Amino acid sequence: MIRLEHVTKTFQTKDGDVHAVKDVSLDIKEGQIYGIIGFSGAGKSTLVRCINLLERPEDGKVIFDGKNLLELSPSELRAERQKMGMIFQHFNLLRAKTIYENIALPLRMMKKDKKEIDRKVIELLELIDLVERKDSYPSQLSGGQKQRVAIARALASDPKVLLCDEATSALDPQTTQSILKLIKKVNKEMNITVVMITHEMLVVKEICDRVAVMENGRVVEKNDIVPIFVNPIEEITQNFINTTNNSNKINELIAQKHPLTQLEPNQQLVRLKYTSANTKEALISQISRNYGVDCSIVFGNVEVIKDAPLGTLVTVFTGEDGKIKEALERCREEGVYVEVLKRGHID
Ligand SMILES: Nc1ncnc2c1ncn2[C@@H]1O[C@H](COP(=O)(O)OP(=O)(O)OP(=O)(O)O)[C@@H](O)[C@H]1O
Repeated sequence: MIRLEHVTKTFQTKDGDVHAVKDVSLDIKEGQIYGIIGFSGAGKSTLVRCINLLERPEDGKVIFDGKNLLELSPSELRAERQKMGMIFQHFNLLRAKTIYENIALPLRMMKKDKKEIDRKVIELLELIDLVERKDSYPSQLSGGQKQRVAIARALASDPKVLLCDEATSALDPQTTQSILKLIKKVNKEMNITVVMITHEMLVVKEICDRVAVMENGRVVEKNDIVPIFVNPIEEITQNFINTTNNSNKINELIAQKHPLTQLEPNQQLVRLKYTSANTKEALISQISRNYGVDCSIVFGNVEVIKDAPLGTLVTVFTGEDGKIKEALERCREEGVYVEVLKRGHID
């Protein structure tokens, strides 16, 4: 649905060139919720603004529905842009207009007749559950309610894509959850492709199907959501994932030589990660039995990603070196991610 090919955007400033986006290629499929995560200044906002050409890349292609937007005439581009709604961190509602009028605005610009505008605005007010507030002004609403109105306004022109630039960053955790639920509903029930810009891995974990990690203008890692949580490659990705759980605490304990991480010569400290797909069998008890290896759990955590559990166990395997190796190989064959954190005999 959206394909970015080698997109590059540089800003000329009085202090020199700022390379905000460098050679980024992404393929966002129809119906996906695609996350783009990075720290402040990584280039996320610039990248998402390149998708609807609010920023014009100086290099690369922006292909939407098969057309390279950079090659379209201004009127053709306007028509394509109508198929992309956008919401922002600070909502960007018109303060002097009522909620009803804010949502009606795109329809008035499209010169729709009064009856159709009324039908559509009421339908959207029902979707966001704010019918009774239609005559209020933005200043009379909470942050979460304002973002709901912004979503309704973005959907008024029946877009195929919703671009969300830090849509939950100004909201408290509970309101964030309700906005994410609404975005998920819009995605599933209205079949709208969503691009989510965020600096919060919790947001990605909650609703995204796929994620690209940005650092210094580049995409340094991209993957579907489960594999990226099971086996993040880049350090920055690992750091983002560590913000959603404390399974990496074990690395600190190892560095501090904490008693929990002191091993006998015949022991290894191992991290196992598994999804519901590879836990049908009682793997750990099977391994203990079949390989004569004892397995004790130091730390356990289960999180739910895309409605499926992802478990992490930090365990001490006790047994002969060769047997532990075979046992871990068996785990890998079952699709369990295995990482040996520390070996007793190296101490
Ligand atoms: N209009 C502009 N003119 C000059 N430099 C810009 C402009 N817009 C963005 N930049 C610079 O480009 C880089 C990337 O900014 P961008 O806003 O895309 O990052 P971001 O990841 O979205 O960060 P944040 O979440 O803080 O907005 C930054 O160094 C920023 O200062």
